[in-house]
Amino acid sequence: MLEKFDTLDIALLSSVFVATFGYLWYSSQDSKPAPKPATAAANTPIKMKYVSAKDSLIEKLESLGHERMVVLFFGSQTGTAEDLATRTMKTISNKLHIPGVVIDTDEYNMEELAELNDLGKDWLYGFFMATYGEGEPTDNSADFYSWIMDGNGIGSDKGDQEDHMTEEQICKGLNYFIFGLGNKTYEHFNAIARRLDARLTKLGAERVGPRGEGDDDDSMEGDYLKWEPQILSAISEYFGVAVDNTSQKSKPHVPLFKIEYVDSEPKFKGELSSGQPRSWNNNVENNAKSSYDIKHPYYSKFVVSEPLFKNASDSFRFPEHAVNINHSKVQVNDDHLTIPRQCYHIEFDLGSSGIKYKTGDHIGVYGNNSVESVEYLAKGLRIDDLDKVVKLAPNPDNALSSSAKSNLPAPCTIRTALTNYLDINAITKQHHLEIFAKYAKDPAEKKLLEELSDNREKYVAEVETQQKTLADILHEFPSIEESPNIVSVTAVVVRYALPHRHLNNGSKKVVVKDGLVTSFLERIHDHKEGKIDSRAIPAPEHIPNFHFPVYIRSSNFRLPKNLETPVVMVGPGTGVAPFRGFIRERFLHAQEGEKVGPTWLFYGCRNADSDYLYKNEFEQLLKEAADYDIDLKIITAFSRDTEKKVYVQHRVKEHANDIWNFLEIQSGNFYICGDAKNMAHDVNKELENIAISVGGMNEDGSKNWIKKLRTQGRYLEDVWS
Ligand SMILES: Cc1cc2nc3c(=O)[nH]c(=O)nc-3n(C[C@H](O)[C@H](O)[C@H](O)COP(=O)(O)O)c2cc1C
Repeated sequence: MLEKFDTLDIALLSSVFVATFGYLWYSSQDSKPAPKPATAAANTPIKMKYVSAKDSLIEKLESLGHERMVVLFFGSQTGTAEDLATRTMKTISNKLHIPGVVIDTDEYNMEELAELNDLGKDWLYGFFMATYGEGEPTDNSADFYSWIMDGNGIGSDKGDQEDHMTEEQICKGLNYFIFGLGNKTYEHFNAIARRLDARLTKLGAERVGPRGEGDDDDSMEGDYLKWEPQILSAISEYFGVAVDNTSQKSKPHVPLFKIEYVDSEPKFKGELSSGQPRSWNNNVENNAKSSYDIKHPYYSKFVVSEPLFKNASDSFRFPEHAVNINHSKVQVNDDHLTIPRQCYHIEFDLGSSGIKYKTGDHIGVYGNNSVESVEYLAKGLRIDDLDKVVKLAPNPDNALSSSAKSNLPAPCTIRTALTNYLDINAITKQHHLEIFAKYAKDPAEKKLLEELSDNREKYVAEVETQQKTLADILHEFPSIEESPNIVSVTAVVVRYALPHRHLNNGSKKVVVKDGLVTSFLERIHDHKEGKIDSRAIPAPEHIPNFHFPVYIRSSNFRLPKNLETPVVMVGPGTGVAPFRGFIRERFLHAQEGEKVGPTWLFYGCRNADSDYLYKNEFEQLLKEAADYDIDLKIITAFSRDTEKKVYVQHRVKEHANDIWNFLEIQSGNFYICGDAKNMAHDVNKELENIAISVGGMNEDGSKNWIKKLRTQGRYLEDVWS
């Protein structure tokens, strides 16, 4: 198979660099001051020339040599927006025959947007922007967003204040289209794309076609597929070209990149850094303290890991399937599986990195793929030498090759690429199946793959719902002779079982799915405990044992500055993590003799005995609270200890009077951390009920009251779904 890659010049993997990562919270007792947020000055001069160290956007675009093209910018945290921008570029190239380029908003000086129109080119701009946190931009678009909002960054456009950018309409003459990526379970749905759209219009730019809005809670793919034909038709009208609707099926697939085998030592051995590999020693010695970020993580020492659950497990019954699973964490008994539930307390040492953080910030941790999953994929790809050194080169046969930029740190071995740089466990996307179909030699397999790529319902039932990965598809359709070319990002953090249907012969098997980063952290823990050997966590050879790439992402989830302000926190399950930090920080102040206001935590889990996180620590703090005159309360809800399920929102209701008193009378803060879809929504509803029952408000009044708390920064959420 490997030779076939050589002779057919097929790219194994292409454009989407995927360092998978998980967000955890960094909460610590001795929190240090955070760096001042980087916001532009209020009266940012217009048309600043090359103020940043970033490369010139104009030089980059001019170097491509196209009088007419689409330029697609992305703001992406976990790769979806980048993936969609790349996909749109390819579709525009295939169907409108107009070249394009995808630009990371962090890599070029975006302030040159204001000068693009002066160049007199026929260029159209596209924005693919994801929203995070409480309506915040992604890390890679934060600088651009802050600049274009004229320092306002978060929040809506400027009101009536002086605004030179608007007065001069610095984007006049630019035409753009925009697709937002978000999730409806969040309060600020697609806030970044909406605000950027309004701002660009205000700055004189004109939108082409409708704004697309993807909802991850429902179907990002479905929303994109609805938008794509609309935007294609708008772009075709804009450029005055016809849409080429001839089927792509009969056309051969021409990958953007091709693999080149390199006859040298690998340069990258698993380090996560763009450009040059960062050696661990350099990190410390060159004192590049401020330069750690998502693209240049710090190799932090993994110092402590402790299991927090006692005897917790989930059971899965699959009576109709034979169960033959070989997974070290799973027990099989006749017709059901038992999967232990575990949650680890983990500490990373930031050492001499100089990285600053505050309680409530996030820590991003990069994981890597397990040896088993790498070998399973290699088998599907029929690669027998994973240690060959490769790099990706633009494929001259693809019309977009001049703008293709490989994000794969290379040269590296195939093993390193599959282990450290690509998320090989993501669900196969529908449009990838169309590419697979082109390579399937068996007519029946080809037909089935074509059906799956054409028929959304069939795809959802047979691939998406069953969470089939690239490797699963390759194993199931052995006649696929080449590999697909996109793998995208995900960071699942659970372990569960589900039945997996083999499409071809109708047989079924049960598969156990492991969350990527959490299972990686578990492997480290198991290795430290001596349960597994070091081959399970391959690391670059010059990075000392137990040093892993991390970075800090600043958040707005902060304790009030005034220590006496009451804080009410709702954080069931792992949502408790930032509140452990909050409580410890308030406790420290109290121990130093300062007056600290009421500090109440609503915590929930299944059972008091099995999955109550930090139980001993909280009990100890509660005992000591009286000594330091701090009103610390931990109000628990154990959903499975009683016949009737009790959740945190029920406890919130029971304490309605106190909560009203803290929030309304004493101007306290309210925090929610954890599941966005059900818990945060139900707690929000309960708070509305409190405003009605205790505060005497009507329904509209209660909603406005919460809105007011939000705008005052006193109702803060750090939630996810
Ligand atoms: C921690 C977290 C916070 C999020 N906050 C929001 C939000 O406030 N509003 C929203 O519309 N979507 C929110 N989302 C959804 C993302 O925007 C969505 O999943 C998007 O597809 C991510 O794109 P990316 O992979 O390019 O980063 C959030 C997702 C996560 C994981």
